[in-house]
Amino acid sequence: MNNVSCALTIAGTDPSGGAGIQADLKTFQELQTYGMSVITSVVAQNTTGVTSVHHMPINMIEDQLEVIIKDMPIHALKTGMIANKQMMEIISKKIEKMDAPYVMDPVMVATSGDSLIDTEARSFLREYLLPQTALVTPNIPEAEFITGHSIETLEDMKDAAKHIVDHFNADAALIKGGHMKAEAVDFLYDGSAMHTFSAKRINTKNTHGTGCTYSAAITSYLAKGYSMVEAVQKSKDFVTAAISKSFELGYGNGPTNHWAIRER
Ligand SMILES: Nc1ncnc2c1ncn2[C@@H]1O[C@H](COP(=O)(O)OP(=O)(O)O)[C@@H](O)[C@H]1O
Ligand SMILES: Cc1ncc(COP(=O)(O)O)c(N)n1
Repeated sequence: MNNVSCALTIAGTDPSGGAGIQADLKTFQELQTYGMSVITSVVAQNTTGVTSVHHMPINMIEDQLEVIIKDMPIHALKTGMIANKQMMEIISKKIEKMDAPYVMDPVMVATSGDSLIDTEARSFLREYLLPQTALVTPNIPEAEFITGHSIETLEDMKDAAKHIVDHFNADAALIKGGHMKAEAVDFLYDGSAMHTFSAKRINTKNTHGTGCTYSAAITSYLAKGYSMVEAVQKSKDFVTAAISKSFELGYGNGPTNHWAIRER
């Protein structure tokens, strides 16, 4: 009987290693979970921006999901970049077959400012995928899009978390405060209570992939059987440490995941 926790990421790629599938798998491995991955889009990008994108044919996404569902245990899963409605439809159908907590990182725009999802998909995400989530982890711009409300204050962040759970039927919503000016504070609403996760803001440009790393860490801890609040707290500590020890790589917003080449 294997006692390994298995985590699945369904996302796009980042050849520079800082975000997407690459960041997710590095995070799964660092947190001792067995990582599996389904690629939705191949993205030519680095720390300065996106050059081009190739979307996987829908049947290729379906086949990648099916071969995992048929053969491997899935203890928790996350989605990252899902570029269009057709992808979301097939992914939503397959998630229904997985009896595992689903973390949605509603990736819409890269830190570089490049859009990673089309407008139709943004709306479809709210109707079809959100109600399936154990947790959705929008940053401020993504939360503003999902709720249709502007977010200027910490109270606005809490209202947005509650709105997403109450109106879009996500089990829980974690609004990430990286885009705010003050402390790096995030709010989790789980349907009954509001939880605050705060850290000192680190003065760095190396924030490429912070959201991917954070949601992948939460997925790992859920796969290991931690409660949602425990998983978020441990992941907050993990992503804060990753940012604080990040390497100066790339000419743009450097990658967060410092452990990729840490001496063992
Ligand atoms: N400069 C920073 N210092 C400390 N924590 C940060 C910083 N920037 C982002 N974070 C934290 O990193 C996590 C990811 O948030 P964010 O960067 O907003 O996500 P995204 O990559 O989706 O935009 C959150 O916990 C946020 O508070
Ligand atoms: C394939 C993919 N997924 C997610 C992100 C978001 O990462 P970030 O917001 O840090 O640029 C990205 N740049 N590329």
